Formats: sequence, structure tokens, C-alpha cells
Amino acid sequence: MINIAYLSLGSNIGDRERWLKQAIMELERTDGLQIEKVSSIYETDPVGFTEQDAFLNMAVKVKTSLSAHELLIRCLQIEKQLGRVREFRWGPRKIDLDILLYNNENIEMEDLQIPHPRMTERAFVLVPLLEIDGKVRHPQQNVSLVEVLSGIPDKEGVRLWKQINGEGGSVLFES
Ligand SMILES: Nc1ncnc2c1ncn2[C@@H]1O[C@H](COP(=O)(O)OP(=O)(O)OP(=O)(O)O)[C@@H](O)[C@H]1O
Ligand SMILES: Nc1nc2c(c(=O)[nH]1)N=C(CO)CN2
Repeated sequence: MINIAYLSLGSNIGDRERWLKQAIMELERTDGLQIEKVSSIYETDPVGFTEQDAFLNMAVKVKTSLSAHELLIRCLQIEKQLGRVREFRWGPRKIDLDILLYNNENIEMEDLQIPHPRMTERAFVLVPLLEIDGKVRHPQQNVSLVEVLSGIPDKEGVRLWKQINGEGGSVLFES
């Protein structure tokens, strides 16, 4: 069975673009997973814990035969492989991979909630996601994410940092 998932990637330590690219390379290497689209890269003001450096954020759309939980395990493995150290919640990180959406499913597991519970509050998630697919809807709230984004006051904290015209992941490695 082929599933469609959207992921959010973020980094605010060291060579932020490099960690994003490496995470995408690792996703591409995953059996049963193909990257369909990548967004541009955005520089974003930190949200939650604000006394930290700006993030680079982007979104990717993947096609996968992995279950949602298998995809989570793979994301955690990639974070670990790239040397992410968990210091504290919402604190700085080399790389963060979150699953935003998995088909149209609502998933409530102890260690996995989909749609990602905080995605509708975060312009740094919605701007890149909507660049990839402007028609996405929120499966629980049954609203278009464009509408959700229009209700978020603080969108100026999200700035285009590197434009990518992205079908597939390989475009990221061309420059
Ligand atoms: N949709 C999801 N995508 C990724 N991780 C999830 C998801 N739902 C629950 N989790 C759990 O969240 C844990 C990691 O949270 P993490 O440390 O990345 O949180 P955070 O990035 O600091 O905060 P936030 O969750 O608000 O983005 C994972 O170990 C995973 O079990
Ligand atoms: N701008 C921005 N702020 C954040 C981010 C992030 O990726 N970008 N991730 C967080 C924890 O998931 C907390 N705050």
C-alpha cells in the first residue's frame, strides 16, 4: 500500500543547510520511501523558546510503503545518525523531523500523534507545506490549511532563504 506523508524539517545549530540536505539524503536512502517534492528553505524566528538562533525550515512530501509508526522510527533514527542531542523541549537542535500528515489519517499513539498537534499554530510549518501543496486540508478540523495560515498573526517571522523548485529530492544537491 502506498501512503502519502508530509514532513517538516528544522535546524538551528551549525551548518543548518547541511543538516537539512543530509536528512533528505537519508530519507531518500530509505527502503520503501520516495521523495515526491521538497519545498524551498525558509529562515524562521524561533517559536516557543525564543532565546535561540533562527531556524532553517522546510517541508517534504514523501510516498511510502512504511506505516506511520515505521516512518516515525526512521525519522528518529535519522535524527540520531546526524547527531541530534535532545537538550530540552523546543530548544536548539541540529535536526528535527516531524511527521505532519499521513494520508488523511488521525493517529493517536503514545509516541505518535498525526496530524502533528502543533502544526496549525506554526507558520514555519505551514508556509513550506503550502508551497508544496496548496490544497492540503487538516483531516481532523476539516479546514484548508491556507485558511488556517491566514489566521496566524506572525507570518513575518518566516522568510524565504533559498528558493528550490523541487520535484524529488535531488534538486537540493545541484547547487
Ligand atoms: N507527528 C509526530 N512527528 C514526530 N514526532 C512525534 C509526532 N507525534 C509525537 N511525536 C513524538 O515526539 C517526540 C519528539 O519530540 P521532539 O523532541 O522532536 O519535540 P519538539 O520538536 O521539541 O517539540 P514539538 O513536538 O512541539 O515539535 C518523538 O520521540 C515522538 O515520539
Ligand atoms: N522557527 C522555529 N521554531 C521552532 C522550531 C522550528 O523548527 N522552527 N521547532 C521547535 C520544536 O519543534 C520549536 N521552535
